Amino acid sequence: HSNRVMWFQDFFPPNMCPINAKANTFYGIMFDAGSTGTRIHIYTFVQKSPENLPELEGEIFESVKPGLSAYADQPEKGAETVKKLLDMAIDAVPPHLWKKTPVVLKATAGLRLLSEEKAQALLLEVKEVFEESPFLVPEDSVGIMDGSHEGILAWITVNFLTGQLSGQNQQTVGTLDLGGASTQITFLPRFEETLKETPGDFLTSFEMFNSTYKLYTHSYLGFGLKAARLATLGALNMEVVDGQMFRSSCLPKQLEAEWHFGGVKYRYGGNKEGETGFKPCYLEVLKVVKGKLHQPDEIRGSSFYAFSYYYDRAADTNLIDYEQGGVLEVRDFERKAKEVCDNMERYNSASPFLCMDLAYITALLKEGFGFRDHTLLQLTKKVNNIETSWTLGATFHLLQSLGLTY
Ligand SMILES: O=c1ccn([C@@H]2O[C@H](COP(=O)(O)OP(=O)(O)O)[C@@H](O)[C@H]2O)c(=O)[nH]1
Ligand SMILES: [Ca+2]
Repeated sequence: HSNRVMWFQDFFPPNMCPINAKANTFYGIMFDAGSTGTRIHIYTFVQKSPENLPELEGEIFESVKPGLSAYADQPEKGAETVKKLLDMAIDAVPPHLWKKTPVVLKATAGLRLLSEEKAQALLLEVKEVFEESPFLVPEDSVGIMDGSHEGILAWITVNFLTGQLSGQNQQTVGTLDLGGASTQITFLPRFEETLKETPGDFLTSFEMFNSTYKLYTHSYLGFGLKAARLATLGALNMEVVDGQMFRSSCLPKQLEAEWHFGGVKYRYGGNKEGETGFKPCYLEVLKVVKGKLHQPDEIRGSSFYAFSYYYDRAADTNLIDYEQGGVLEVRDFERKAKEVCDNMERYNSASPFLCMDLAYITALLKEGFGFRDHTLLQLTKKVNNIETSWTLGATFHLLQSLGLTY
């Protein structure tokens, strides 16, 4: 597509040639249908010369809440939220490129937890919205993503954005994603020992940018932050009787409230008479993770990139700056959990779940994955102004499969 020689090219430096710039720009649209929200990522790429790999030039990002799974019984209404976001792409992508711009939606844990029938009804409505749009709709343009891909594609994104996938001296970093309903851990094992002691279904080979990576990755369904709240309350995967009350020592004593998740209404509250605070709370969240996750020895000493709810809760409690992110040790989450859980009255204005969330994050990192107190976590929302999300990795994969790049 870029072999055409234009007579005026000799008069302009390549990056200033206006027609050239246009001819070499292309777009990709990726929807993230998460359990707590739906997001659109519109990526712009520029291919400066046929020999070079295209460069990522920018991203337009928008999100809506709640996620598709909240529309389990109104699939048309769910698809409507996707249509609203897709209208942004109509404005962002120049009309002559609409037909060449692929649009894809991948759903994660929220839809994995719905019945097959309800999930398919939602995806069908979304597919119709896509078909009615002017964009390129590839085969399998809407679907539920495999959990192992979720981890790998986020790993690709972070390591691409931090420059670890190009050139020599690659020092890749592991990634931790904590969603609403599931959580992922992904890294490139460096020791033969790790490959030997890891269950086969935790290892996936993946080809990207002309390299093959054998990654350790796993998605734990039901271990996202919001699913963990239900598990801690003892309400996960339960037939909830109307009006049934779930209590926890991780909640403010006097609290009584309602909560909607995955289309179900839950009532929850604090231990009115009994104990509250970090100690009893930590025992509760420990039950949710203890012995349920694989603990690779290799990760104990290495540092990881962490995002999504790790980032949000760290920012909520001023462990990091909301815009800048920052570096933390695992024990910083524990220190903050103690502070919040033992002073719940003081943190009343924030979410009533703040203590439970911080205690769960601490337990997940230490007792779940087996990280050390001193393990470093790099908390990031954006790298070079691009969201750290699996969606960029998924877009590279999409463009590659369509033969649009690499
Ligand atoms: O582009 C995104 C997508 C998600 N999130 C975060 O991801 C978490 C929610 O996870 P999600 O709804 O994706 O749940 P999942 O389906 O992954 O379990 C929240 O902390 C969001 O702020 C984010 O920061 N940016
Ligand atoms: Ca997610």
